[in-house]
Amino acid sequence: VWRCNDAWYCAAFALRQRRWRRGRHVRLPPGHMGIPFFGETAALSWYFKVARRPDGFIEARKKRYGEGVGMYRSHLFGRPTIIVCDPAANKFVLQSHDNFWLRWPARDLLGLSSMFNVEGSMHRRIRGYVVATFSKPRSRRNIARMAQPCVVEALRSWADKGTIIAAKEIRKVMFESTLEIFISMKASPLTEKMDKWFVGVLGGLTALPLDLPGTALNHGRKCRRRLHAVFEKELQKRKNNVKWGLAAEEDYDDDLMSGLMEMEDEQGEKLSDEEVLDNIVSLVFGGYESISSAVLWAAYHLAKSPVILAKLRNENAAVSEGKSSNFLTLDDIPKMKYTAKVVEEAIRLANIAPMVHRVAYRDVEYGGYTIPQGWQVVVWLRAMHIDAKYYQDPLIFNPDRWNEPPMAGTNQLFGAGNRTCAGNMLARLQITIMLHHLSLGYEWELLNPDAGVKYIPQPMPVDGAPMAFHRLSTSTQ
Ligand code: HEM
Repeated sequence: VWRCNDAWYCAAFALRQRRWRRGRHVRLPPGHMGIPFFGETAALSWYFKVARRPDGFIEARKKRYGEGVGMYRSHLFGRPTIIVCDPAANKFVLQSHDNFWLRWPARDLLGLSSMFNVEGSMHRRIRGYVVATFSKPRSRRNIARMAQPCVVEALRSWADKGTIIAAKEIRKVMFESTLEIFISMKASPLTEKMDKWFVGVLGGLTALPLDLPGTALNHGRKCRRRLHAVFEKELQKRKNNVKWGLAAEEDYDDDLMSGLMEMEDEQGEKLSDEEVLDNIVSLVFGGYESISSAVLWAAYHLAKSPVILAKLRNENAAVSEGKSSNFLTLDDIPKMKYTAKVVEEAIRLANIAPMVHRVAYRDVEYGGYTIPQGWQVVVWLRAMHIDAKYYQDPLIFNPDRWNEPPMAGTNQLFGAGNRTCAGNMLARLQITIMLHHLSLGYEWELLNPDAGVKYIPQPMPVDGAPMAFHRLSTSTQ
């Protein structure tokens, strides 16, 4: 069955090409299609979940078929797939916007008019609104102002507890501060439910395409509808307030939902309600998991690297010197050069965005192989960021490596091309804020520094990184 399945795909490809290309020699990249329907998904899961060596999946292919141009055929998540895992090939796919489109397996989970789901001029239009909203100095100032009270309060409560499960606490505070920034929503039992619903959506996105009662996809769709209802209620409340000239219950003027609702393009056009909602849901979704993971890994590596932590503390203390409050302002950020390197290094070493997906819109040739139309393309970003060819001693946490820019094309932490992370500025800002308050006011110690790492849905220590957490004796927090 295993051999026949691969042969079947190769024969179907060859027949189709012969008809269209009149004898021109074209071929699929090396690799194997695995067993029918399930393909090699089980092998991939095994490397991620059991062996806990995610790049082992790629290494096995390199060993078996050679490095070549860094492309392999496979069958993953229910679809024929080309895996791309070389800086140049990755860049080729991510920058060939006309050839490769983004297709999430269950598009409705993120919202059909979400930036993640639209292409071409529609994508440019919506991305324009989102990026403009994020980059307005007023928005950035407000993000810094709105995120900090939440963070400061959470850190105090951790110190009161004395011991924390870092993954759980960091995720909670990053979710709360993200909701605060996006829709001025304060922590409540509802926000706890929303966190669970986002987890359900994530489960649906990575599940097999089976929508039956009890499946992850079915559950994900239910969670998506519940989230949509919460955000829709909030949006309607704001619209009614404007319509009837009512004073708002909360001061939400400066949050990102208002920014998106008000933003106009050059023709004076605004986003529709559905576009605002789909994008808010997917931005919160895209944002908080990744930021939580980056903060967790920064705290983890800093706990193991006292010299780096001391340098970070010195810089952050210098920034706060002479100020009446420890709150960061936007003007402080450019001065925090070492902190910026710590942020970058934490994101690199944790490999927060391990891979991204595309679909070939037409047959595309690269390096003597054809990526067939309609096939899924998995761009494997993670291996490059921990490859000794591009990053010296790649598994060492060393913020100083960012004193020099990495080799051209080998930094794809936030992707490449027209879909480069739209929230990278927001991510860096939120992580910087967290590190500022952590390093200035607290000390922490890993209680199980040798715990293994799990990689799904985000890389994190298996035990969630329990830590002893205390206020510094010099703290003014
Ligand atoms: C450390 C944190 C983060 C990392 C490593 C990261 C990484 C990435 C990567 C690799 C992509 C490219 C996806 C692709 O090419 O298909 C991406 C896209 C995106 N990210 Fe992030 N991201 C982070 C945080 C955030 C945050 C905080 C937000 C927003 C709140 C965000 C919003 C987005 C959006 C909207 C896109 C899609 C852009 C488009 O399609 O035009 N990300 N991110």
